[in-house]
Amino acid sequence: MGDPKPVVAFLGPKASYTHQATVSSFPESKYDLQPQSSIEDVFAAVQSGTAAHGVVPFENSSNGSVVFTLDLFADHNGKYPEILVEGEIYLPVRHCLLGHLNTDTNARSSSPTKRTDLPWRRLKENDNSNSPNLSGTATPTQSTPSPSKPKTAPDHDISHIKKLYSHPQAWGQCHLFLSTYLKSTERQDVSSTSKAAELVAQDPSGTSAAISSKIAAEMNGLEVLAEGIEDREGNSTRFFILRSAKSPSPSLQPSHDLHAGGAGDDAYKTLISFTISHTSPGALADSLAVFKSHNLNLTSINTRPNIGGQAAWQYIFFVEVMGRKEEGGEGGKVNEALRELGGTCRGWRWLGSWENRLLEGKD
Ligand SMILES: O=C(O)C(=O)C[C@]1(C(=O)O)C=C[C@@H](O)C=C1
Repeated sequence: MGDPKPVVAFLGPKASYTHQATVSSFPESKYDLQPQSSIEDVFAAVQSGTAAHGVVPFENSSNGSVVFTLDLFADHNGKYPEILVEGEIYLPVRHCLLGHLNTDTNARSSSPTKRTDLPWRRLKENDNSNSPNLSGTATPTQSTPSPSKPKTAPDHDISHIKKLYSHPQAWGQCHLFLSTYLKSTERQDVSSTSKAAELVAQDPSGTSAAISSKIAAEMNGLEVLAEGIEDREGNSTRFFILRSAKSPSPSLQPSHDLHAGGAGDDAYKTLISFTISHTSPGALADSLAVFKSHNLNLTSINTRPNIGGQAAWQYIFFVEVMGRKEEGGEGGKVNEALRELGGTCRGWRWLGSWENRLLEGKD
C-alpha cells in the first residue's frame, strides 16, 4: 500500500462551486477531497493539520468579496495564526434555479410545462428588446428610470415557488432575475449553493427552489427551472488555496511560461493585512505609500471591522500587491515593504504569496 493521499478540505457538500474549483486543481486520483460544512471548518482543518490544503471562495467578479473568508483571515480570536494562501483558482459561475416542476394541475396545461407554453417566454420571444413583461419586472422608479433586464427567463412555470435557498453570495449575483421573477419570495441563507440544492431535494412540499449549479441539480435529482440566471456574462469567482505555515512552502516556480522574457512582478500576488492607529492623521495614507515607494503594484484593498480591536469603528485593511515575499526574510521588494510597513501601521501580517493565475493564456 502506498502513502495516504493528501487531504484537501473544501466548502461542501459536493457540487458546490468550491468543490468544482477544488477538483480543477486537485485531481481525485491524487488527493483525498473532504467536504466541510462551512468556510471556517476549512480554515480549522488546515490550521489543525487534518488537511494539507484547503479551498475557500474569496471574491466574485460582480458581487465582490466573500466577507466570511475575509473575517477568518482577520483572525479576531487568534484561532488561525498559521493560515497562508498558496494559490488561487478562477472558476466561471453559471447559476441555475433548481426545484421541482409545478404539479398543480390548475397552474399548468400539460406535464411537464413546455418552454414555449409559458406566457413570459412567448412575450420574450416576440419582443426584440428582450424585455420580460411580467408583473414584478424590475419596475422603473424615479431613482432608476431604466432598470436593467435579466439576461434569461424561466424555462418552466415557477408560480408555485414560495421559498428560495442559497449562499448569500448568490443573491447579489442574480439580482435582476430575482427582482423580476421572484421579487417577494422568501429567501433563506445557507452555507453553500449545494447545501441549498440538498434542502430543496428534501422538501416534500415541492414549493422551494435553490440557486445552485447544474451539477447540483443532477446530483440531487432536481429540475433546472431556469439556467444562466446570473446578472452578468462572464460571472466568475476566485478561490484561494490555503496551506499551513508549518507545511513546506511551495516552490513558487511558475507552472507556465508567464512571459517570453521570464517572470515579472505580475507573476505573483501577495496578501497582507494591517491595522493602523485611527487617531493619527495620515496613518493609512503613509501605509499605502510604502507599497508605492517600493514600486509594488497594489491591486485591491478591502476592509472589515476590527472586532478584535480596542474600540468600535476601527478596521483591518487587506491589500493585494503584485510580487512575492522571498523566503528567508531577506531581499525582495515585498520583504522590504513589509519591514517598512512596521513603522507606519500598528501591526501587519503576511498572508501568503502565490502564482498569479490571471496571466494564464496571456503568454
Ligand atoms: O455556495 C457555493 O457553492 C460556494 O462554493 C460558495 C460561493 C461563494 O461564497 O462565493 C462560491 C461561488 C459563487 O460565487 C457562490 C457561492
